[in-house]
Amino acid sequence: MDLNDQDWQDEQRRVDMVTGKVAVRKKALEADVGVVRGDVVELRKDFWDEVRVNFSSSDDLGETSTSLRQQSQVLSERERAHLQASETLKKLKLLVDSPYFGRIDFTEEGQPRTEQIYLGIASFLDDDQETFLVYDWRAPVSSLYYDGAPGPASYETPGGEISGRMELKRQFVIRDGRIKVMFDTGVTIGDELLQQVLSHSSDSQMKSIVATIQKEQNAVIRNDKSRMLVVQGAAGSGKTSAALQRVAYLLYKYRETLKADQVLLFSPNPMFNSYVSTVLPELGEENMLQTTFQAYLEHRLGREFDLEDVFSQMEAILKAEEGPWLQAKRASIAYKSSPHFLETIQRYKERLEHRGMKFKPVRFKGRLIVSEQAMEEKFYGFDQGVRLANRVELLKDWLLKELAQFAKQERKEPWVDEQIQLLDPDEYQKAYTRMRRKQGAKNATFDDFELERSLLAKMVVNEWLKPVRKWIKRTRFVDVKAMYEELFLNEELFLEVSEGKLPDEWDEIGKQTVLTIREGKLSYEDVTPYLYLQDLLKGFQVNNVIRHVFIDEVQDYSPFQLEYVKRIFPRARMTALGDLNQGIYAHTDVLGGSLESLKKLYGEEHTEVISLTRSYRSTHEIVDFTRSMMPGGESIVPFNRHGEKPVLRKVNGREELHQHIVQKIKELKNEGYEHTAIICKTAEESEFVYESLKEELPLKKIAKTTPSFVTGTLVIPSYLAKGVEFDAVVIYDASSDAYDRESERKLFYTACTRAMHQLCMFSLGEPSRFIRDIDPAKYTLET
Ligand SMILES: Nc1ncnc2c1ncn2[C@@H]1O[C@H](COP(=O)(O)OP(=O)(O)OP(=O)(O)O)[C@@H](O)[C@H]1O
Repeated sequence: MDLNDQDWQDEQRRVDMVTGKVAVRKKALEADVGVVRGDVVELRKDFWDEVRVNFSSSDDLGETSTSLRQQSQVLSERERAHLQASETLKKLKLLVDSPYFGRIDFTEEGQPRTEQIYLGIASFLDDDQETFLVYDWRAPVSSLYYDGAPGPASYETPGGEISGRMELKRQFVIRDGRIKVMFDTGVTIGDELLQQVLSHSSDSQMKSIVATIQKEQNAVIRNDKSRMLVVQGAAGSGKTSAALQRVAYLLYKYRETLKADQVLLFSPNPMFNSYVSTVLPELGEENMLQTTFQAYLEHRLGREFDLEDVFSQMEAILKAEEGPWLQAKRASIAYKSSPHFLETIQRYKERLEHRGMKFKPVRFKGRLIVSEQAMEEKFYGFDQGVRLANRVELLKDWLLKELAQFAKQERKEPWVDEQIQLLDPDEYQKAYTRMRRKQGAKNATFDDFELERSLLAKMVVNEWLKPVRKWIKRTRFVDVKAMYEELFLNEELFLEVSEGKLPDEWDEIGKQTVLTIREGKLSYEDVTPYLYLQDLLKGFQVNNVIRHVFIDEVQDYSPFQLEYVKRIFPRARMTALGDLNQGIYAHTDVLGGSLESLKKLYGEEHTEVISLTRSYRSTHEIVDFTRSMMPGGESIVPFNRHGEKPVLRKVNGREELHQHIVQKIKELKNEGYEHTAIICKTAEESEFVYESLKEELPLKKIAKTTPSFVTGTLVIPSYLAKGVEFDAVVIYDASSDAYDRESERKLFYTACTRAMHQLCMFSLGEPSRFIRDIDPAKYTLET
């Protein structure tokens, strides 16, 4: 709908009026507060390290909740100071350049007046403190803008539904206080603005989509009824974007009760944390906490085992030749990630309630204090009605008493006298002070030899027994390792607890599992089941502070892992975002063609599923090409932004390949594409490409340990490119040698769908069947 000059002048006048008022208020506030900067970001660097969670005893329980409370208190105190001082200012700074992006005119039923509602990233009241010059995009009335079309319309408020008529819907792009773009629009958010936004170049940071949120995305953002929200969406459909907007929405709606540090996002890799870290600040909000599942696993078991991470597992599988090892590995991963194994472990735990618990003896200086048999006897002597984890607690208390008994006896031993002689003056002084404190000052002297010896002996023995006490307190006497091993060593036991279902390749799986554990390692597929067993025996370590857990790339999680996350955050709601087509890991059968596992997690009645089918990232041509690779891909709807068709070039040798790639990257740069990626299959290939081309191109190598994304030309392994995007993607080698196994289809798809504007594939020899099977009209074959 065309707008005339008068409309432009009127709207610009209003913009001038609003920005003028914002500027005045900003200036006044600046003078008041200065800029307060907290060290909140520092504090949040490692979520798991900051919060000690231990629930193995009532003491620990107290300690844990104190630790949690203290940690969250420290955070919230500093944040409060930080927020109060700078929050308003931050918002005003954002508003002064671009006060709003939308307008709706709405006549409420029964009201004579039509209200003009302007939407921006924060509310701004006129000097009367009553009139909204700008409404926050998250205010109830704002949902009209995202959901409704001119005509009859309604929106939800806490007080009920408000109906009326939308007379007008207008969009703006305002920069530096000037209206750059303005038009009236029909159904939802006009495609014109989206066209503009999407045709921009990418960089190393994700952007907020607040001005162009689509109706179905708005449903994701504002959904707050269900315990579990599952968002299944095509590559580039805005799952991550919507999730971040949703965090901002929740922080606004529940601002009295929900703080940013009660929201936790599980990212696919550490780099992703940095990629999304600017979105919330762009919206004037504090960032939520971010972590990776691997960081959690390391936090829990990293001291005990050398843990394989998902990337090393992927690398090993991608590089392996077809053969017995790979076959067994695949079977092992598939089985250990399955709900059946989860149930098997649960049944194993039920069996352990009656028999089979394994303990490590309590020893001191090579001498036995309590044998494993004595522990077993004691353990199964406790009331069988008491929960297993509580019986472990009871056993712990008993062991501590036994240890105290032992300590008493031990004080008489000659080695203690030897140690007393060796005490240095400091330690001696410490003992003396302690004695004075204990006995009261008046008759406390060290003249009494007997008393002195007994006190010093007590101190020495206590000191020497400290590690044993700690070991008991941490319930290390429960031999989880032996019990997990037993499951794989003892076929009869396995058959019993698995209800007679041995997995494929059972012998090899069992052998490999035990071998790896005995080397002090845990394969990625074993880590969560192992933890699950451990926690079933010792009690789960829960975090009651977090109220919202977001899991991005949920298709990369096994049922085990999801069950885990659910259990450790019992007070949290979950938002899970995923794409079946991008399940690249061997264990990712979670969505496995259906959403059943996810729906079961909290029960169907508590679960809502929203599907996003429109893909925004890539041009129509790229989406049309990539969706042809996936069964059911027709349901992915490309956004109507056009560009060049994907390009395929077949080359005969590596030298030729490298020449073409260098030339292509230079061409792309000349065309204005700054943020490009050469996507390799593995880290090994990535390393090779980087070393081969680094003299000729300014390349940046991305590895799993790279902490943050950067702009420029990146060389990156396929599986690390998850979730991110580039102006142009160069697939280093799309040949049938590189991508042929069915299990690699999703990996190839994921790599190709990272491209926004251009996709170039090189093939050393015959192209992969994933390309050959596509209608040649959908790409250009360069010769
Ligand atoms: N409503 C929107 N307005 C503007 N841009 C959008 C919108 N929705 C998505 N986009 C853009 O599309 C691109 C893809 O979004 P995002 O990364 O959130 O998708 P995704 O579904 O998480 O993708 P993937 O699963 O492939 O990682 C981003 O550049 C994002 O800014």
